[in-house]
Amino acid sequence: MNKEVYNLPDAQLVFYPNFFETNEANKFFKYLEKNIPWQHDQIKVFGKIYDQPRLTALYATNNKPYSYSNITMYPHVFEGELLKIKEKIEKVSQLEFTTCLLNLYRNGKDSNGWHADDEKELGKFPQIASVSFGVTRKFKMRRKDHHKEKFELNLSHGSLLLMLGKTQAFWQHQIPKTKKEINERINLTFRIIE
Ligand SMILES: O=C(O)CCC(=O)C(=O)O
Ligand SMILES: [Fe+2]
Repeated sequence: MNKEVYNLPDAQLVFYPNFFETNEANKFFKYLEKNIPWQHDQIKVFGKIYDQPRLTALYATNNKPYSYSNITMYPHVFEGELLKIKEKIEKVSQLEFTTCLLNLYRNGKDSNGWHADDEKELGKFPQIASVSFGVTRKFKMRRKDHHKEKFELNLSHGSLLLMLGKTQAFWQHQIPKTKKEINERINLTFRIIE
């Protein structure tokens, strides 16, 4: 399996571009698109209410809610194919995840703004595994204290990105909008809520 390691200043990324082979990735994409109870939340940014520019769902091994951008999400219990994906990434990452936030980007207008996954409940140095299915989207990173320091990757169908070490403490990431006419993408970010 191809493995790319990126040691950025205060961030460690490990990327497996073909973690799932194409047939398996196709099967997971179809399953998730159809079976996940996708929800469309509203977020509050500087006091104004907006539709979140993507659909989401939360799964966990416990019943601990997860809060970000003024949203509190309550988890479903891991089951079926999602549990298989979780087990496979736990084996390679040597981590045990409690929680998975799923994102469905319906087209190029859907996006995920600059943020770090650094909520208190994720601990001091959150370790995150991010699985992508569907169309390739650009994943951009920038240092929190120096926005000119940047990095980017294309997150392709069936890929796995591990964001390790101090990544969330020192860097932000985003999925920018694109003007291209593109199809759906599903992303799963596995996290550990202590
Ligand atoms: O869609 C992605 O690749 C990133 C998702 C993300 O950053 C998040 O859900 O926190
Ligand atoms: Fe994130």
